[in-house]
Amino acid sequence: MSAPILTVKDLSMRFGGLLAVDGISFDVSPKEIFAIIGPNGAGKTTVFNCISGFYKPTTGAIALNGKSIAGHPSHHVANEGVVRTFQNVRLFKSMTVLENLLVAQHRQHRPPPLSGLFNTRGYRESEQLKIHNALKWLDVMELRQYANREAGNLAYGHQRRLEIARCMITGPRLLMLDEPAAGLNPQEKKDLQQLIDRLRREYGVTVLLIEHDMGLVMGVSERILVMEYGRPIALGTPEAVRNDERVIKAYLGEA
Ligand SMILES: Nc1ncnc2c1ncn2[C@@H]1O[C@H](COP(=O)(O)OP(=O)(O)OP(=O)(O)O)[C@@H](O)[C@H]1O
Repeated sequence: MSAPILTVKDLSMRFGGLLAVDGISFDVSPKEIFAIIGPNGAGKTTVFNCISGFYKPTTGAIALNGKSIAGHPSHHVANEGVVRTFQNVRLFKSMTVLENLLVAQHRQHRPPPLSGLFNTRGYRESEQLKIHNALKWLDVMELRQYANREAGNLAYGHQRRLEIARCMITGPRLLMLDEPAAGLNPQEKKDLQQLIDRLRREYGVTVLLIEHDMGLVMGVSERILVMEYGRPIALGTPEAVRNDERVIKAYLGEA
C-alpha cells in the first residue's frame, strides 16, 4: 500500500472550555475518497479547519506527504496543494463564472511585475492559458453556457459545481469538500457522486469529504471516520461503519 498523502495524529482543538476535537487520528491514501461523518456539532468542520490552516490545532500532528503542515497558515497549506470548499458556497458573486475561474489561478500563473502594463508576450500567453484552463473546467462541470453570467445568479447546484471547479483548476493533491450535497436535489446529488468519482479517476485527486447525505457518503467513500462529541467512534469501510452499533445509535439511528 502506498504511503498516506495525509496523516492526522491525536488532533485536538479546544475553544475555551469546549474540546471540539478530541484525539482524532486517521490517514488518507493517495486517490482515496475518505469521508468524515457524525451528528451536528461533532467536530467535523473543525477538523477541516485545522487541516486547511484556518485553525491552529491545540495539540496533534498533521502531515501532507510526510511533511508537517499543522498550524501553517491557510495560504501556505493551499500552496502545498490542499484546497477546500465551505458549507456555505463562497464565490465572488458579482464576478462572472469565467472570472471566478480566472482569479482562482493567481497562484499558478503569476506574470512578472509590470508585464501587464506593457502587455508583453509572456503576459498575453499567461492570460490565454488561464482562459484555456477556465473553459476546460467549465466544460467538465457543464457550466460553459453560463460563462458570462454573474456567479451569484447561478442556480444553487451550479454554484456548488463552480466552487469545485475553482478548487480543481489549481491542480490540487487533496480536495476537501465540506457538505457538498447540502441544498442539492436528488438528481444533483447523483451527479455529484459521479463527479467526485470522476475527479479522482481522471485527475488523480484525493478527496476528503464531510457529508450528511448517507446515500452519497456510502456510495462514494472507500473509508469513513465517524465522530461524536469530538471523539472518533468508528473508522472503516462503508459496510463496517453501517453495521457498527455505536454508529447506528449515535448517528444513523437518528434518521
Ligand atoms: N470558532 C469557534 N469558537 C467556538 N466554538 C466553536 C468554533 N468552531 C466550532 N465550535 C464549536 O465546536 C463544536 C464542533 O463544531 P463543528 O462545526 O466542527 O461541528 P460539525 O461536526 O462540523 O457540525 P455540523 O455538521 O453542524 O457542521 C460545536 O460545538 C461548535 O459550536
